[in-house]
Amino acid sequence: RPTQFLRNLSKMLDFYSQFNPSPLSIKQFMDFGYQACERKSFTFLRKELPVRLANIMKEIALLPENLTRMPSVVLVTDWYARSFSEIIAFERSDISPTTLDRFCETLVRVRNRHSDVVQTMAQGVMELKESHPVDQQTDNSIQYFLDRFYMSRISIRMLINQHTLLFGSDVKGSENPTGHIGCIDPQCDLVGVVKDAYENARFICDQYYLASPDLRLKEINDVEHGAPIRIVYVPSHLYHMLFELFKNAMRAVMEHHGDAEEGLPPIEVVVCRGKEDICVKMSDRGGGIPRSSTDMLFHYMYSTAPQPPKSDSHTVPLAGYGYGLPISRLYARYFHGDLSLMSCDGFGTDAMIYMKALSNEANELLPVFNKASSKFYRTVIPTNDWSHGSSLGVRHLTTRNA
Ligand SMILES: O=S(=O)(c1ccc(O)cc1O)N1Cc2ccccc2C1
Repeated sequence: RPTQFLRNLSKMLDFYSQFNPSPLSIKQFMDFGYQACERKSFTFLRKELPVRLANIMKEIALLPENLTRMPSVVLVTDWYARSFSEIIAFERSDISPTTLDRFCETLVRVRNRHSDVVQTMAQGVMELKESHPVDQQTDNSIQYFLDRFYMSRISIRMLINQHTLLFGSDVKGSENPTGHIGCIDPQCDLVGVVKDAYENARFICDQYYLASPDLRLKEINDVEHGAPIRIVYVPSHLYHMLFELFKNAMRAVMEHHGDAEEGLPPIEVVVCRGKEDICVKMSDRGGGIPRSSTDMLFHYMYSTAPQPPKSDSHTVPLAGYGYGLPISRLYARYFHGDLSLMSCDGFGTDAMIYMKALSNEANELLPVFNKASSKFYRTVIPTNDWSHGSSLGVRHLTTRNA
């Protein structure tokens, strides 16, 4: 029998999920950070965080029961319910220093509670794969849901990090040596982050393969010729994407050329600033993959491999396990950019990260719970409205025509 708590929770979820999340641009995050008014931030967050939590929690309820019944998914759902309840407790609080401090403590507790959500959900997908046959519709729902679920999580953690970095007890009144506004660097030096990600991926590559490809780096500023390319961005998001791409590129090169005597082909990176886009292109000559496989790299179901044995975790494989590429693409899309792969089977792969050059155009991209999103979970797979040759080849056709 649902307790009074669950009945009340469900009512509050219905209430807050009626509102659409309010996307903020990097420029708004930055301007707000400069004025840094804790009361305004509290007033905004005690409504916006429950709205974003309720929107995604209503979507969890639409998932196939086979998935929502998995122990790991039940655990994640429970984390979300607790965090939602703890934050709406501030709904009518008076704005006193004590309330503000307790709110900060609550945000830190929520962030810690949810630190393992990505791998716990991946565990849930694994439990589903191991316990039920997964049909195409379920696969589509999982792909659609996890992109939205992880994007929602990125956005909630961004709001929490900004508030705790600007107003948390450990930063109150202290100077701001880095000039960063929360987790935003107003003058993020792109080439610097590329070099950091390369050096760290190279260190792992050297440990595992006793060698690593060199880096050829080009910087092309088509707006201010010769000037270093700087962007208002979240360095940790950019680093996450680059580190993932370097690991994949290095693994490809080492496994494609590993035993060859002649030198390893370098990884070529071009950082380019245009009027509207800033992009980072990473090219490897690691042999590439067939076009038919490229989509799989962004597929959660395919990417959910059995966890590597914990015992030899010191030999972390460079790539291949986990959700590195799908999550990296979400980080790029979060501020209206993108991440895409163009592979040339037999030669190598180009990975592109696109970012908005102007911070007022870099708006958060947020999933919205509404009829359209709900409909997706009920949609039947589209009928086959293109005729394509069968894979049996000519013999099959000739027999049919004969
Ligand atoms: O699929 S890939 O073309 C590839 C995918 C993503 C990326 O960022 C870079 C890449 O190069 N590539 C990954 C990999 C791993 C082991 C052996 C061979 C290959 C080929």
